[in-house]
Order: sequence, then structure tokens, then C-alpha cells
Amino acid sequence: MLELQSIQTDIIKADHLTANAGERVLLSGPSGSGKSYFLRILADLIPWQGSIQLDQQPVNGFSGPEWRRQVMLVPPESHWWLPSVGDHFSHPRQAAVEQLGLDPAILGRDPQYLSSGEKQRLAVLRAFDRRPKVLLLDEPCANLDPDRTSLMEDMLTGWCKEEAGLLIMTSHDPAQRQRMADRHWQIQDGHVIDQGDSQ
Ligand SMILES: Nc1ncnc2c1ncn2[C@@H]1O[C@H](COP(=O)(O)OP(=O)(O)OP(=O)(O)O)[C@@H](O)[C@H]1O
Repeated sequence: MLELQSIQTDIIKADHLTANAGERVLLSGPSGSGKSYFLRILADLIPWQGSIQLDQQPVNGFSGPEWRRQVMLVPPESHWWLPSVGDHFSHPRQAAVEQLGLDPAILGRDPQYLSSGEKQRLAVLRAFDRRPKVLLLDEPCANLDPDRTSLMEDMLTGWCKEEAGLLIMTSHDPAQRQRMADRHWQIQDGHVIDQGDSQ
């Protein structure tokens, strides 16, 4: 589904990586190794050389906005620009909001008063609404306690299964990798290496 070949920038290299629909790929590496940067390459937000294909179609076969709708990055700091949280969703999301451990009344609130963890969970739900094929998440559980982390992991796993979506997420947590990873990509000395399903 997603295939990368000979990716090269000043900071990151990747020889050949593939990931399939429905998979959960966990991206690890030391702090500052380039995990967030690599997600930005996949979203075609920074210059890079090489080849990235989605369903055998190269990036340049898509307009920029269409590529980023299909290969969607949710950064750790999400942006909210409408008066209430619910205004950002195309259809009612009460059930999903509850599944993430949030009070559905949050949909009526002003986004500027949300906590980091609330914003993080709602940003993922908002991304689901746009039906991406690939979801790129930068530490989606960074601001969540263990219970909410577990709810988020269940929701992400459900999305991969139900939508045949490909999830690529960064994580510093080996236990999370053990729970979630169908495939483990690791950044070592500037190279992104597929460690298979090794935990
Ligand atoms: N657009 C860019 N151009 C050049 N260098 C960049 C760019 N974006 C990030 N960097 C640099 O790339 C390096 C890796 O940063 P990045 O944020 O990707 O690390 P990370 O692995 O996600 O770290 P952490 O685990 O601490 O979040 C940093 O030195 C950063 O300054």
C-alpha cells in the first residue's frame, strides 16, 4: 500500500520500506533522531529525494492537498479554528467521543479551553472524519494516563481493522510497541530500518 524507496534528506535515509493496509506501524528512535521529521516526509511537507508511492501511485500523481488528505498527519499540537469543538466534525461523533473517555458535552465547548490530552484525542477523531488511507500520528498518547492510553489504542486498532487504514505512529514506549506493533520501524544513526514485527 505504502512503498518508500531510496529516501534521502540531510537528516534521514530509508532504503526500502513497505507497509500494508490495516497495519499498525510503530516508529521508534532516540529523542531528536528524526521521528517527527520522518512523518513530515511521508506527508510530503518537507523536501526529500527518492520515491514514495501510495497504492502504486507516486506522490507527484496527487495534488498536495489530496496527498495530505490520504496520507494525513496529526501533529502533537492540533489547530482548532471554529467556535465550538463540534463545528470541526462533519457528522455527530458522540459515541466515538465517549469511547475515548470524554464527556460528549465537550463537543459544545470552546476549543481554546481544552486540555492537551483532550485536544489530542479529538484531533485523531477529526482526522478519521476525513477518511484518510494512511494516518500519521506523532505520539498520540503522550498526554494521556494509562486508562485513556488504552482507550486510544483500542480506537486506533479498530480504525485499522474497520477502515483497512494504515497507521504509522511514533512512540517512545516499548510496552506500547509490544501491544500495538504489527511492524516496527526504527531510526538508527539516521536510517529508518524495518525491524519486522520484532517487539
Ligand atoms: N524541517 C526541518 N529541516 C531541518 N531540520 C529539521 C526540520 N525539522 C526538524 N529538524 C531537525 O531534525 C532533528 C530531528 O527532530 P525530530 O523532531 O524529528 O526528532 P524526534 O525523533 O521526533 O524527537 P523527539 O522524540 O524528541 O520528539 C532535530 O535536530 C530537528 O531540529
